[in-house]
Amino acid sequence: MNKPLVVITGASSGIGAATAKHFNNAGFPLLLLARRIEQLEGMNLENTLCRQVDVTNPEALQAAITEAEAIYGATDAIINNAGCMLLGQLHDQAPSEWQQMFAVNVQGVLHGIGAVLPAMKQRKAGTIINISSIAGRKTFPNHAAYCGTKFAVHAMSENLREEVANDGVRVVTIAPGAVETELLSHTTCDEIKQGYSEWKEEMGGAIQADDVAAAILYAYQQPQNVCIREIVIAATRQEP
Ligand SMILES: NC(=O)C1=CN([C@@H]2O[C@H](COP(=O)(O)OP(=O)(O)OC[C@H]3O[C@@H](n4cnc5c(N)ncnc54)[C@H](OP(=O)(O)O)[C@@H]3O)[C@@H](O)[C@H]2O)C=CC1
Ligand SMILES: O=CCS(=O)(=O)O
Repeated sequence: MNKPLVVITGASSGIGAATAKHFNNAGFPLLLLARRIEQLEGMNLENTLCRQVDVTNPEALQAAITEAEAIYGATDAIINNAGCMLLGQLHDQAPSEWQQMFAVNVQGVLHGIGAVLPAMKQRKAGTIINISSIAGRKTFPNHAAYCGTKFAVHAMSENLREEVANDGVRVVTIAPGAVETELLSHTTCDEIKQGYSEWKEEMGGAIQADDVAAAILYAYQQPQNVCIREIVIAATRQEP
């Protein structure tokens, strides 16, 4: 039997790219979304549609999903992974930085949910996987606005899970600690970047994007009547 369509936002690098490869290996047709289309296409995954979509644009997101569904059928899962981390302190962080984080990390997740949820409720099946962070459960230095976005992802996900439980739709929150990806490169303050890199070194290195991707696939591959509500995954030596 053909496997159903899985949509992944922010699939051009890091956790999203690793997740695309894991789901592709497991035989799922994919819709991969990000702004860097050349990175998506460069993975050369079969049974995969790649589209240049900024998750802050709900019309573009919806159009790409409609196009993919015409080829592969209804979306069975969306992995709302696109995100950015601009670490800083609120007394001097530029408003444009926290505006960008809230637009991508919070509103982008809402746009992803909105694009697939009505049909999932109607079909009484589907899985929404939101990539939050350990920074969605506790605070960290220089993370105030980023933590705000990830606490929001945790809250929205748990609220949504309760809203659609009786429709048979699963909502899963993934909360990684530090992962070796490009995420830190978005931060504009060199001192903060240096401190964060040293923190990762002190814990003997962060986990890899593949570790998170394997956890996402594991959660998704449970039977539809089993919902892994949250996975918190971090390096053993990550203390906070
Ligand atoms: N790395 C870590 O330590 C942790 C990461 N996370 C979360 O994991 C998720 C993935 O991050 P990670 O893989 O680490 O970092 P990367 O920077 O490697 O990946 C971020 C992805 O998000 C995409 N993205 C960013 N802005 C937009 C946008 N406006 N529209 C569409 N796509 C966008 C990027 O694609 P492009 O630039 O091509 O648009 C890229 O594919 C994020 O939500 C992050 O907060 C959570 C905990 C720990
Ligand atoms: O989301 C980012 C991971 S951490 O900085 O909170 O560990």
